[in-house]
Amino acid sequence: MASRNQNRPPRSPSNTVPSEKRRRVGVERMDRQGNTGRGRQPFASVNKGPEANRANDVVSTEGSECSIVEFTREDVEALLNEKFKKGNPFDSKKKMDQMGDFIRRLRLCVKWFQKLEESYIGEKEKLQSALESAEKRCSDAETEMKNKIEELSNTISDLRKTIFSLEERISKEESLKLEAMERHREEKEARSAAENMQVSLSAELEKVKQEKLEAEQKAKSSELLYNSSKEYNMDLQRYNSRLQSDLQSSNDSLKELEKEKTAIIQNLSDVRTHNKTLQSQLASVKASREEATKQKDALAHELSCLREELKQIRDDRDLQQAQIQSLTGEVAYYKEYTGNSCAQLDSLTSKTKALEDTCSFQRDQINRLQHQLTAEKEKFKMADLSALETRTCFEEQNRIMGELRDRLADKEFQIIEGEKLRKKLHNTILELKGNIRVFCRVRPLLPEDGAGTNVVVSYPSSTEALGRGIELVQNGQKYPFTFDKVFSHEASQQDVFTEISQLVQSALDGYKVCIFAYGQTGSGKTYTMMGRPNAPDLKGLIPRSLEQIFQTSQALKDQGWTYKMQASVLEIYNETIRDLLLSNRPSGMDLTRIENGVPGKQHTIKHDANGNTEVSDLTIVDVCSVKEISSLLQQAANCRSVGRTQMNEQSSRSHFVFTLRITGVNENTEQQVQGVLNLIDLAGSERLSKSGATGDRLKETQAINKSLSSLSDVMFALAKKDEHVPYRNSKLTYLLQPCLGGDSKTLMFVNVSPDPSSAGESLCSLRFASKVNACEIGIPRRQTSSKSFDSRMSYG
Ligand SMILES: Nc1ncnc2c1ncn2[C@@H]1O[C@H](COP(=O)(O)OP(=O)(O)OP(=O)(O)O)[C@@H](O)[C@H]1O
Repeated sequence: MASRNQNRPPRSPSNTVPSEKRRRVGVERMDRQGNTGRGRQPFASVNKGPEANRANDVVSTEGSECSIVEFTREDVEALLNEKFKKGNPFDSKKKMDQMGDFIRRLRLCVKWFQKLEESYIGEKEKLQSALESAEKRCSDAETEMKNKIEELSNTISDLRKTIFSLEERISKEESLKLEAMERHREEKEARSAAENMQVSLSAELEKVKQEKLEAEQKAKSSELLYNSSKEYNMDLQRYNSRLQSDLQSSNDSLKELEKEKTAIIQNLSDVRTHNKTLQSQLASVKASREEATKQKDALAHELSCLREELKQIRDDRDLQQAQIQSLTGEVAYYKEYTGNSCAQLDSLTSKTKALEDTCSFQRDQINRLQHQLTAEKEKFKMADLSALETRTCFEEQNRIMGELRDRLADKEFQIIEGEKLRKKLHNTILELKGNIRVFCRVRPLLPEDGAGTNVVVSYPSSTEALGRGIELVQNGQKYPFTFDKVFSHEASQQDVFTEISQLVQSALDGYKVCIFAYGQTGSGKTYTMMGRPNAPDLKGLIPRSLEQIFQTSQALKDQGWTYKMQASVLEIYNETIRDLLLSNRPSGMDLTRIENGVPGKQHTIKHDANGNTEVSDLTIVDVCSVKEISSLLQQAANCRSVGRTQMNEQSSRSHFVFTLRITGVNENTEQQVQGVLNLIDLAGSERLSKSGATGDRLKETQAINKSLSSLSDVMFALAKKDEHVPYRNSKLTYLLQPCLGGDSKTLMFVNVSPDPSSAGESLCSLRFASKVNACEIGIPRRQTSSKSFDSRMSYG
């Protein structure tokens, strides 16, 4: 029992503090009190055994009442384990003393314990109140904590966001840093390269200085050469101005010839109509002469019959007169000799009367026939006279016709000569103007343009730029351009066609001709090329050109020319060639005349050494009249890919290429020509941002822009006279290769919108066009021969 309680502190009934803790507190308290308590004595001084206790008895007894002895655990344990010394078992006094001492010490211990317990209780209360206040504080702190936690979580999420953005910024900064480092490295390399270059350049500089000295010497001699060249140039300029005046006079004479030609043609047609009337007159005269001859013959026949009849009647009359005479003699004989038979006499009298009646009737008839005969003779005479007149008239007219025929042949010869001269002069003019020419056309402002009062397009009125200059204002800056011809918004379709009609004529003369329209979406390319074919005044260049070609080919028939025309129409859509005459052919069209139309085939472009171009598996249609061509054009226009963009309600999404191949043969001269007329309406150039294109429309726009930029690359390479011209970069440039860089006559229309919001696009188009104007292409070659020729189809 004692060993079990050895480590246990003394229990108190109200003690709720765990024993270990209590022990610790007690011990600490004991220590503290031991160290600081003034009135207390340590237990050691009390626990020195009975001897020591005895010596201190008085003090202890007194002290037991007023002071508290401090105990340690060991003291208490020692006190509880204390064993009384074995002495004389009968010495009860000693025992009593020992017991008394032990009790005293136990009392002291209990007292100490009670005090300790009190202090514990007090402390416990204090602690409880402290605990309560601590708990309150704790709950306060908890709510505060919660609020703080909320605040902190908000702050944390804010901070997270900030961290995220900071991280992003850091990554950006890092990539920038990397870029900067890369740039720095490159700059470093460039600097070192520049340094190297500087070294080599300084060496070169020295060399150049040396060369400069030499060049200065050369410059002096060049200056001399320059002066002589200047003189030569002056001579050339004089020669050029002479040529210009010659050209002017040639133009004038050409105009004169044209006028004369029209007059001759007019004269010729008058002569022809006169000739026709004369021929018809002659025919009618011939017919009337034949009629008169027939009448004359009939009359002569009738006359001879009448004469016969008259002779017969005269014979009858003579016979009857002889009869009458013999009868009259008989009557007289009978009257004289017999005087009888009255009845016989009466019968004889009536016989005589009847004979006399017949005689008088026959006399009347003879008279009538004689009248008739004289009238017929008269008529015959008249017919003879009119036949004579007609013959003289006929001979006169024959003579006039002979004269007219001679004059006609003369005039026809003059026309042929004039035509030859016209062709020659026309080609000289075209060559002087340059074989690739650029016309600019500005369309009128449309209601949908919604433009303000700003005028961005103007036309200079100076003599040298009149009709050839255009000025565009963008961002307050004026950009002037000059082209071969500028058509303002007032120009009609006819005005534009008049300027190109000579060029179209060249196709009939055996040249390759290419006319194409370039410009931003909605600037009027389709209006210029196609116009409105059903409205006579608004027809575009394509229908007008074809009408002219057919009319002229008809007119040239008189000179012995027969022409064969073959048409094809294709479009380049998304870098793919599509045959526009393949499907939905008009039912009236002769299908046997359609060759090579193979549906679903990939079309490939091939050029031969003569600059002829062939597109495989393309539908080619023989055309004989303007009506046929119109229906083909209608069909092709219906099949063309069009769509709606922000810039144009009916925007052409493809390049439209109409080709007419012309083969002419002259049966008089045995001359043969092959011409080609290409009429092209390009798809509109536009910026993706302005077009508002997405999806398929975006793909189309990208394809259009690619081919148009290939066209500019080709033009720029030609302008710079580069060795390599990138024709193959797009289908369009490859198809037009012979027109752009070959020997054809090419004309480009640059269409411009006057809408101020399109000024940027217009400026790009005008810049491109002036670059094209600066290009020089080959000299046009006429495809003509006098033998049989290759009838392959050609685009170039
Ligand atoms: N000279 C003109 N006179 C009157 N109207 C014109 C003229 N030029 C163009 N227009 C009108 O402007 C509009 C756009 O013209 P058009 O369709 O020819 O443009 P585009 O350049 O062919 O466009 P896209 O490249 O989109 O096909 C049409 O309504 C057309 O009638």
